Amino acid sequence: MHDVVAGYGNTTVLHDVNIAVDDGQIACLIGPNGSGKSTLMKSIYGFADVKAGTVTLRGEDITGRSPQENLANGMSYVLQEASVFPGMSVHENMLMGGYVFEDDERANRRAEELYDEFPILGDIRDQRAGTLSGGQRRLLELARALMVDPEVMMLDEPSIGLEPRFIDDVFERIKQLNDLGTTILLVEQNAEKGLSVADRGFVLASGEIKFTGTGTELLNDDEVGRLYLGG
Ligand SMILES: Nc1ncnc2c1ncn2[C@@H]1O[C@H](COP(=O)(O)OP(=O)(O)OP(=O)(O)O)[C@@H](O)[C@H]1O
Repeated sequence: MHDVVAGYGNTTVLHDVNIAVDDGQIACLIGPNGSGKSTLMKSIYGFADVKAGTVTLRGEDITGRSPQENLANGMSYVLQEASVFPGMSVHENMLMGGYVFEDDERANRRAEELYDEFPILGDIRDQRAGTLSGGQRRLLELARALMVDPEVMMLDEPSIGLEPRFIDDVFERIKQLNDLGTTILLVEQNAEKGLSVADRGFVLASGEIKFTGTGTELLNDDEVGRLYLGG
């Protein structure tokens, strides 16, 4: 993002934001509640209004592109809010992740590949998504976002509301995906956990980037520790 000013209608949330994530990296964005972390992701993906500045992907200007265009372009996004379709089965939810495919068979094939990766989802493919536990739901959201085999993934608070044993599992998955070449931008309330897996970290406060560094640099920075990591 280059000098991005963004928000919703007349409301401005982000002020001159500059961040860069290299190909193949995991980047983690931390900051207080309401600082604009979700808005930053939404303005990359076309869910918030970019009023000035540009968003580029591999050098190409993607400012203002719609979520559908971004998805078809190999970028997927797991929202902070619960986003499974509760009345649909696990499998139907998976197929929704591939709705940009022109060919239905391709979506079915891709879902089968992902059940090999996530056997727990294969086992419950016919279950209504509304009946899943929090951990199962998060896994479904993650797997559904993989339907398009994305090059870039944005994950907004993947560990929110999960029991500790599921949190470790989700972070393991994130590292595995990154090892397979997916570039990841993460927003994480659990700042220590997020920064500890991140090649690059950003601290956002009041809509401005206050600190940038490697994950380790931010974890070891006294001021970041005092202000944002609970001392
Ligand atoms: N759709 C919207 N319309 C208007 N204002 C919004 C909208 N969504 C968010 N905001 C405002 O934008 C600001 C930043 O919210 P945002 O959700 O981006 O913060 P955040 O850092 O992700 O917070 P949290 O850590 O609590 O999830 C808040 O003041 C919020 O009220």
